Amino acid sequence: MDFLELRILDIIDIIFVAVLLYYIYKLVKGTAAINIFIGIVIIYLIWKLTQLLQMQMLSSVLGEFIGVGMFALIVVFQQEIRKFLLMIGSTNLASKDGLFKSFKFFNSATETINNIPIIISACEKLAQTKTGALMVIKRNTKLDFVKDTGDSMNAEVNQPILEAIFYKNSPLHDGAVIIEDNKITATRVVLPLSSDRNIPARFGLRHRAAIGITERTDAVALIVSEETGQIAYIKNGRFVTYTSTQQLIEKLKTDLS
Ligand SMILES: Nc1ncnc2c1ncn2[C@@H]1O[C@H](COP(=O)(O)OP(=O)(O)OP(=O)(O)O)[C@@H](O)[C@H]1O
Repeated sequence: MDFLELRILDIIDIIFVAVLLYYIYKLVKGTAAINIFIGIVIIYLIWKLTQLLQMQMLSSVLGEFIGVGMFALIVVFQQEIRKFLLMIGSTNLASKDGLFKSFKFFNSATETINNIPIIISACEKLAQTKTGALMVIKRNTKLDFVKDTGDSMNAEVNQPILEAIFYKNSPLHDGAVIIEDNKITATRVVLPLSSDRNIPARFGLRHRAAIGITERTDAVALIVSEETGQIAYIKNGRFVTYTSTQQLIEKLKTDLS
């Protein structure tokens, strides 16, 4: 049977498609785009089925739809495509954070895990005293382009350090801190602001900055509001809602795993 002859190249082909789909899914997971993504996959599968069953009319209608849909896709997924290209473009083959490390399939078990409970309890402590804070936690996309705007640091994440950085009289309290693999790698970082007009006016620059960086990269951000003492979790340019501290910790753990 001809179609059962599987060449090595076919297997590589399948693996690449699987990895690509996994990364597309990861990019759109938790956003409104996930429903569009699932819708497209369903239409594509129906189209393939109609081709297989030689249902000429339906297959040509769906074929046309998918053809035009490619342009619509670029518009609908503009931000996700941008983030995907940024993710690929900011991956340096030669560095120790190289291509294979950034693809989680190849990561070793010894990779440092961010200590989420410590980060959240620092946020809670800061919230109690209404101390404004902004923390950006790296996922896959490199954050060098924003780190350069601040001061570099190399300190293991711990609660007293995070509290001390954002303490009002501290020289480091302004701007954002960057956390990468459980290390604070930069302070006083100036983030790109979001230009989204739908952000309610009660949110100022700190929130706009957190939304801005999470729109442009796959990083996530935590904000402690100086005005309300509320802790906001931002991912993909949107506020992530949570009902308890434990739930916030779980969401972060899932998103950073
Ligand atoms: N582009 C930026 N990148 C990083 N941090 C920024 C940026 N712009 C402002 N900030 C931080 O936000 C602070 C100003 O916050 P502002 O009061 O405008 O924000 P907010 O969203 O209303 O937050 P809050 O609820 O804490 O008041 C600045 O002191 C600075 O530390």
